[in-house]
Amino acid sequence: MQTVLIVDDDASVLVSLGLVLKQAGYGTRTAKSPTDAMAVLKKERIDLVLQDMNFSRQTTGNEGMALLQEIKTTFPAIPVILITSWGSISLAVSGMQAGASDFITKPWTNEQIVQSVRTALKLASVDVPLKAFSREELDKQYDFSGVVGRDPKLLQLLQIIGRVSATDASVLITGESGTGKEVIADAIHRNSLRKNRPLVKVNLGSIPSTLFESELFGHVKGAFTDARADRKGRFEEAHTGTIFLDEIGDLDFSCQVKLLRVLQERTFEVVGSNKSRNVDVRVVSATNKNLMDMIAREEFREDLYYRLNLISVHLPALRERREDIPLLARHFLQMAAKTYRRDNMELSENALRWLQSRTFPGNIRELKHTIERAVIMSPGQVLQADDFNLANAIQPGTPSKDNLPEVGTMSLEDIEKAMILKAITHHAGNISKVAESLGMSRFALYRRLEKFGIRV
Ligand SMILES: Nc1ncnc2c1ncn2[C@@H]1O[C@H](COP(=O)(O)OP(=O)(O)OP(=O)(O)O)[C@@H](O)[C@H]1O
Repeated sequence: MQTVLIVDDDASVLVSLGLVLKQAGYGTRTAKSPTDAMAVLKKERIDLVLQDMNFSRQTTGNEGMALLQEIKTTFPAIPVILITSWGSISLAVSGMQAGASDFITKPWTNEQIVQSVRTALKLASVDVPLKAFSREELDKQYDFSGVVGRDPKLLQLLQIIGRVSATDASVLITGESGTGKEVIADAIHRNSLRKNRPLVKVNLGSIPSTLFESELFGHVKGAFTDARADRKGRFEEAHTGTIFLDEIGDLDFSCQVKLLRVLQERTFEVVGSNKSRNVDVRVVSATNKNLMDMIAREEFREDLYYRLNLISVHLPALRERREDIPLLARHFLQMAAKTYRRDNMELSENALRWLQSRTFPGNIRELKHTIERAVIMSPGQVLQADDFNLANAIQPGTPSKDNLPEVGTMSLEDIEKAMILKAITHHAGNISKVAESLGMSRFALYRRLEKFGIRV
């Protein structure tokens, strides 16, 4: 049985917390002061400390901080959960910086206490040094289908994900756009105990702040002019499952505090009703912004940051894992070939070299689109570096208002060839249709095919 040491100078708190934890299956010890707490820790095997921040009459939290620091120095492996009052969030933040595993604000609910203790103990049990596992070994233990790659950085990240998925710890996923943050969020849910429950994805960047509460917490009919019927919020939809908060760095300050409340108290109010609802969700969030910088500029709340990232993982940019480009490229080629009904497509050596030499600012998403475009536009079965050059040069969104490639990047002949290739793919090699769509005779088309060395 795991044992929790509860430290508080209020005897009634010791009794009530002791009861809650006993009912949840934990052994408990109690201490009324930091001195008593250290004495117990030195004598007995304690698996977790749950401590208040204020003792005697002091309300500064200094005594609590000193105790936390002493525990972390003497027993670094023992997780510590702090109990703070709602108003002293900055204290909780300092505590997290000093190594606390989590913080609970007063007044707490029993579920909150038990969930926090359970998560911290589980995390402590998986906090063993990472080994260099191969992809095959990881696949035997976890379900990482849909996550292509075997770069050591990715494997290490998958190992962490595998271990923490089964806990209810909040996970913050960072990384540039297109590096696969959503793919990792899916993997966390799929490997968690909540896998058969809902996974609700919310793109916070696309929700105007005026609609934030109604979108996340729902509303009752008549709550505001457009509320013609009751509507469930995203948190309610995610109840007992996982909520994925994408683009968390795009949330404005006023919404951040509303989000903090629900994450902290695990309750929310539906807009237009005054009843609180309890919610049991695992929170996974993602951003391509640097939240630490945003905190320094006072654009992101530090207390929310610590709520979101009991665990944080950073996805490497594709240019930092070039070894994975061939694997990913073949994976996307297969997908595109299936979608566009192009059997037995392959990538030539020079195409792979070309792809590996790119910087891909748009990361894996850009690689995927690059392959897709080449499949659409190239008539041959084996994709060559040239096919990518052409496909890339006339991609939509090339920085030019008229959607034409930048001047100097393509000659008129290049464009002519690319357009012919595109039309051939579009009409599945039907020469009459190709000629017609390009506004030329079949004869004129054949002459150009010969000139450009295109075989149909
Ligand atoms: N490891 C991977 N294996 C296979 N496909 C991947 C992998 N990582 C990403 N992808 C694919 O790349 C595309 C972009 O991935 P995803 O949407 O997860 O990125 P993101 O980091 O969440 O992007 P954004 O920051 O723009 O939201 C998706 O089509 C996804 O399926």
